Amino acid sequence: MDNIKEVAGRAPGKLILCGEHAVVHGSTALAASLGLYTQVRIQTPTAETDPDGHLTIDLRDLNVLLQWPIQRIEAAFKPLEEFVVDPLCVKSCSSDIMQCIASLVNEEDFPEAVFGVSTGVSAFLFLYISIVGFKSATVIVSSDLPLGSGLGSSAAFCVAVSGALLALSGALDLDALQGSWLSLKQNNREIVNKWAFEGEKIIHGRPSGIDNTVSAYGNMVKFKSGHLTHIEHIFPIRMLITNTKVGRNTKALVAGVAERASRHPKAMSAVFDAVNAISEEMADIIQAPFSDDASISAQEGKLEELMEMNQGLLQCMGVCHPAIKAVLQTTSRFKLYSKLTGAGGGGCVLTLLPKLLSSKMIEKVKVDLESQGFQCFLATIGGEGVQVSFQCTSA
Ligand SMILES: Nc1ncnc2c1ncn2[C@@H]1O[C@H](COP(=O)(O)OP(=O)(O)OP(=O)(O)O)[C@@H](O)[C@H]1O
Ligand SMILES: C[C@@](O)(CCO)CC(=O)[O-]
Ligand SMILES: [Mg+2]
Repeated sequence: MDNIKEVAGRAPGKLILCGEHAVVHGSTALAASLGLYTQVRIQTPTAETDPDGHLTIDLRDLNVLLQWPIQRIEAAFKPLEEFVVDPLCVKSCSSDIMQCIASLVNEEDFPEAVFGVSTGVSAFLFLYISIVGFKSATVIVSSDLPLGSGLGSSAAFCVAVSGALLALSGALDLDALQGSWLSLKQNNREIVNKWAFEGEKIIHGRPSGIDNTVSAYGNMVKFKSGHLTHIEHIFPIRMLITNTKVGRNTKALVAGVAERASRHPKAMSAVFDAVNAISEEMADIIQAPFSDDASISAQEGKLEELMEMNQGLLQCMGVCHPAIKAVLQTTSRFKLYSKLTGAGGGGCVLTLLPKLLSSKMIEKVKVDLESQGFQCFLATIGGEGVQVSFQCTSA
């Protein structure tokens, strides 16, 4: 019989092409996975390597290393009369469970610069204890994504953690091939996605579910009120991503939009309806057949206009930032169209790069943006969703 020595999960970040924030209020949004991944490796110790039993989490991107004796975790959960560990029974983090988790997280002294990390650690502990229980492990997390920048780092984290934990628990139906990345069957993606959503709730407060869904399933999705439609993405889309490097927090921005909606319910509902129409039209354009460069240019022209309209409505929601405006102004000087992506308030901006735009011109735009202190990159759109891998030892 083989013993699992190391399990890994990886999940991509995402771009929201249209509909962020409005999607939380029931509008359609459109998102695509990004070729940038968060990886989670889980190593299970033996009685010799960790005789007393510990849970260690090493968050490489944040330079944060945390460790709890398993007995301490069990003691923290003792006040709960009934805590069920069951990978197949997805549950929400109740306020009682959150209190137990907070007693563990509050013991840690996070550096001020990584304050937002406590919600990520809480989400991790909730998923870990719910899926595998009070067992020892060392968990190493690293990501290609900039954290807290609108590219879905929280969702990629929750999806990769859920995928790796479910694989470790034996709950996934896998044809295990050691060492290689395995794609998941549809029913397995579904359970990974459900757990990841529960983690996202801890980080985002009130997530729509679009970020974890596109990270779990990959490719391009249309999303409305919790329902996913896969988009046949044949239309060639190139996006320049510009990171303003202005830090922000999705939970606070989502809460801010909800407050504005409760102050101005009629006006904001009209804004959300307009976003819905823009997302639906964008999805139709992306799926429409095209024949030659002229028809591609015509479709790109429509996408640009819709991006501009969506950006205007995001401004109405109050999630813009002077750094985002600086990127918009710069790219419009090159006759290019941009919009913020993700929660806004800083973070990343997308710029559509028309098919016929020369690489020389793209370089010029990048140089201009980078001279203002922004960071630009091109990334592939619409790749694989969550994957897992195993390393085993023979007992
Ligand atoms: N690699 C990681 N290591 C540790 N924590 C992470 C990691 N990735 C994400 N997180 C958690 O997610 C939080 C950032 O999530 P947040 O939702 O604010 O931004 P985002 O997901 O990058 O952007 P958006 O939600 O707009 O797409 C971090 O503060 C941390 O708690
Ligand atoms: C701002 C938001 O719409 C997208 C963040 O990537 C929040 C969500 O949908 O959960
Ligand atoms: Mg997020």
